[in-house]
Amino acid sequence: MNSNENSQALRVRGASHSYGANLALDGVDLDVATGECVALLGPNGAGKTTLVNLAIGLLPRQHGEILLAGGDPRRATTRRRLGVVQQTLGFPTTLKVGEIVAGAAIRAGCSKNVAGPVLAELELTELAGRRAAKLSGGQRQRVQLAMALVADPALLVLDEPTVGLDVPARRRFWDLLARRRARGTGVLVTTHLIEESAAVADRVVVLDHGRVLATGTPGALVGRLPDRTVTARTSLGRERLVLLPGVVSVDRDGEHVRLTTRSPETLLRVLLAEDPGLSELRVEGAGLEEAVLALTSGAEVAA
Ligand SMILES: Nc1ncnc2c1ncn2[C@@H]1O[C@H](COP(=O)(O)OP(=O)(O)OP(=O)(O)O)[C@@H](O)[C@H]1O
Repeated sequence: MNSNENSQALRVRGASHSYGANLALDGVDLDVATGECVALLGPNGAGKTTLVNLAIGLLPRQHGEILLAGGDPRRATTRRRLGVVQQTLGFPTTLKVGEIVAGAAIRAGCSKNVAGPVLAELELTELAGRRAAKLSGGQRQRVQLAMALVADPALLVLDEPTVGLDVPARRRFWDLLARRRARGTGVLVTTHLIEESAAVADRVVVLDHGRVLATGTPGALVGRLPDRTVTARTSLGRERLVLLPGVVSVDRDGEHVRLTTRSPETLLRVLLAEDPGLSELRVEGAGLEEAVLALTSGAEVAA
């Protein structure tokens, strides 16, 4: 093992996993570097949970190599380098916030004194004496994050971490996490909130049918999708619009049209020449959501 593998938060090579005859993962590679945030995306049944459960040692390894902070994730000593925030992972609501976080520190083999600084870091100090039952959704999520961070993990695994949170609470969650990432914690997040992951992840890995379909920065994945959307108000009829050069699809609602095209310049020239009264013209690129949809639906996407 070289020092690079040791300093990586997570390294997965050629992981395959079957449930009986069902091959859920088929030769997957996945890396999370120190301080990096990687979003794992893909449709239902793609294999995300299976991959995460292998990475965090909940499932036994069948094929391939899996290193969590350079160690075997099935070993208890390695798992001490791991923090997990999961929807299903609750905490006793009769306890106070400070007790919950101190308890998590003790279970992770640390002194309960580490709880204080973590509570301060996550802006929970004022809530330390409050019972968990009385917390808002955003506060609860920060308590979960505090529990996951007490042992200073090398890898933090987040499963749909911001579901149910409003926009300010989501921002706060990611802002607080950014400080830990700056100190070297790697983050692996599984989410169906694709546009949110585009905003927070350094890299995106798209999984489908147990295989990695694509990996890259959110910008690079979007850049692989050639379609642009042109919206406008026009008197041109659908029959005419579908025949314009470069048009891939037409969506019409009264005078409002939405066209997709691979050559927006050509299309715009013809549109403006044919309808001098054209108004409310906008040209937009696709977002990460469209790029992931195109990838997982087997649409033609640049390599
Ligand atoms: N315990 C299990 N026993 C049998 N098959 C399973 C088990 N867990 C998952 N599978 C199958 O493995 C495949 C991958 O499932 P997995 O839960 O890893 O996907 P996922 O990407 O997490 O999906 P979702 O987004 O719906 O949670 C699916 O075909 C699923 O039916």
